[in-house]
Amino acid sequence: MWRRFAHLSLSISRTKLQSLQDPTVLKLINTFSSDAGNDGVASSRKPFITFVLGGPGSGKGTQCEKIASIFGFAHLSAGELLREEMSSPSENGELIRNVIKEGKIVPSAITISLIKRGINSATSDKILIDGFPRSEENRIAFEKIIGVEPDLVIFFECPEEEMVKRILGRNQGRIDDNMETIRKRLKVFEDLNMPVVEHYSSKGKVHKITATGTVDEIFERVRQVFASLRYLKAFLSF
Ligand SMILES: Nc1ncnc2c1ncn2[C@@H]1O[C@H](COP(=O)(O)OP(=O)(O)OP(=O)(O)O)[C@@H](O)[C@H]1O
Ligand SMILES: O=c1ccn([C@@H]2O[C@H](COP(=O)(O)O)[C@@H](O)[C@H]2O)c(=O)[nH]1
Ligand SMILES: [Mg+2]
Repeated sequence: MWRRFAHLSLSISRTKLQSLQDPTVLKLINTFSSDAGNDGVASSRKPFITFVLGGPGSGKGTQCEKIASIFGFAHLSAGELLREEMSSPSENGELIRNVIKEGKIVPSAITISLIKRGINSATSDKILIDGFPRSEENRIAFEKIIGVEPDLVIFFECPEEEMVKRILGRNQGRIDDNMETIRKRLKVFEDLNMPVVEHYSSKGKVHKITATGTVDEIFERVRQVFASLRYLKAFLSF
């Protein structure tokens, strides 16, 4: 079960923080001061979980690396975890390879077990989960198994032609970076990923970022979202 943490700091500083009347801060005070109560991951502290969503090639991984290095988050890329599993002598390797090649979605149980392991071994309790959940089924399974909702969702909005151009220029030898699989990934994104964004939008958790322009221009938009969390830094070791 998550242990209440920074309880003392919160009791001292709650009034001061609430006086800021910033909705993000108020939401975070509630997040950090409530005892979510579950056994999904082994940490005694409730991690601060951010889902990073966006179409294939929208720049999730690129921006997550910057967020991780500047704001001290652990970066868990679901796609990367699956690629590592695929390349290891795992019983699921062949299945994962076939699903990724087809641009489809790996069964939730497999992906969530990799994410859970990543959260448990992370050296930060601020976690970025990049490229997950990919479907409502993924989302519901995560919330049930891990027992928490994300504190924040970042959604990178990027035109299709820009995403395709970026993927085709990526040159990392990924088995899904070809036009045939890209078309399938784009369709899965529209049909299955977007309902997840809509779900969290309806809960007021989504920060939409325009993902066009240079990496630095986009990061400046991202930085502003995370900078608003800095209010908590002095009080919650954030
Ligand atoms: N703003 C940008 N302008 C131009 N190229 C970019 C930009 N951001 C990222 N890229 C490049 O585009 C490619 C895709 O970026 P990245 O891997 O970060 O996207 P992604 O959303 O993680 O993609 P995927 O869903 O396929 O994993 C990379 O080669 C990256 O270097
Ligand atoms: O939660 C997930 C994440 C990824 N996949 C599969 O992996 C590829 C590549 O993912 P990237 O985030 O683009 O690296 C994706 O197209 C899916 O096939 C998944 O099934 N579930
Ligand atoms: Mg990526």
